[in-house]
Amino acid sequence: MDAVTKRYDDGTVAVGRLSLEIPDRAITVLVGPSGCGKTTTLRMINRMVEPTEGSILLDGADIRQQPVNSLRRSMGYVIQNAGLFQHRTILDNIATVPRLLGWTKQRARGRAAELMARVGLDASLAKRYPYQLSGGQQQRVGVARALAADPPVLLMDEPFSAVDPVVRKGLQDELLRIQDELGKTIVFVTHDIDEAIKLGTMVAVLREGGRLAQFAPPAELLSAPADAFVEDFLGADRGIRRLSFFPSDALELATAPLVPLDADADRLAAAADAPYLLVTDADGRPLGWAEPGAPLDRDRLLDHGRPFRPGTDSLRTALDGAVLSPTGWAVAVDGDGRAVGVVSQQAVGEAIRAAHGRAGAEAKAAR
Ligand SMILES: Nc1ncnc2c1ncn2[C@@H]1O[C@H](COP(=O)(O)OP(=O)(O)OP(=O)(O)O)[C@@H](O)[C@H]1O
Repeated sequence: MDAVTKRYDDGTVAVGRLSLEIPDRAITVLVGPSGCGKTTTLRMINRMVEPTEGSILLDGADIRQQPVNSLRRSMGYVIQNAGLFQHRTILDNIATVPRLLGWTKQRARGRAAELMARVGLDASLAKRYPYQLSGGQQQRVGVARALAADPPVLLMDEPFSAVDPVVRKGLQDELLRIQDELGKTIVFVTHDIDEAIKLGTMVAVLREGGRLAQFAPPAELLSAPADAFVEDFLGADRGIRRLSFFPSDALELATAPLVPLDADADRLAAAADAPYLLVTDADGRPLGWAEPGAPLDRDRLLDHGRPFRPGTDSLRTALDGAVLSPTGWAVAVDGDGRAVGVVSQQAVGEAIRAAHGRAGAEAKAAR
């Protein structure tokens, strides 16, 4: 988008000289307060709204050079509440665009069935009508319908805003999984900064009048907000949220405090210096904490808190585990839930300091 402005007939400037380079095969999120021009920006990309000034290029060519129908066919469009055709079955809703493209009914329905599986919809829902589906299921149908003709670009306007937080998280995870498989160029509008940070490869923060406040990867947004507006918009706990971008694999795990419930006296003596013992079952899964020196009693163990997986989980999860644990130590587990070590709040704190140092050095090098 090159210096794009949209002034509506009544004089409202919805978007003001917006320039953005939207990366290929990645999710770019447009985020900002209500009325800052997100929807207008999105609709200019598929020419539902025409810019007053400036130009929008797709793969280097001005989008006005392409017939509007073929442009729109190359761009799936998903909106809040899915916007499904109420009188068509789920399968036929998804098959809509392939049918418009002239596919036979059979081929279009075959494609629709394939997409139902891809977005996590059970095949038994195919013959239902939209009103017979939950809000979350309808949103999945909306995503499947947008993907049906396999367009390279997907425009999504607050697609998950109308569902409850748990369903919303499921839809976000699903979108990330689908994106991993399909690698679309996605432009995603939301007013929810947490959604933006979770989904975005790049995040454009807009302010009123559709002016760009900052365009950056989420981790950079959290570590270096461009100004007070962006900082305010990010909210109070951006330091903690930034930890989600720091991996936990550099944490040094202590293994001495790990003891099986049936440990013998020698084993217990070897762990006697640890402030707490992490007692495990016969398979090595954590059961709870015990104080050294006393006999191990399964019924008197302290809750071991929420474990984290080194490498998979972030420093934020590790810190959360340590903070929630009554001992101040977090438990690290492998993919099968077996304890692989423990780490203290203090050690997590040191890892955070080191990660900040590394991130700062990388940012400096990038500049
Ligand atoms: N057709 C129109 N005519 C006049 N003004 C409009 C029109 N459509 C939108 N606007 C105005 O343009 C501005 C940007 O609207 P837009 O819908 O793009 O914002 P948004 O960021 O998507 O908002 P929200 O998060 O509330 O959906 C608002 O002030 C809105 O009132």
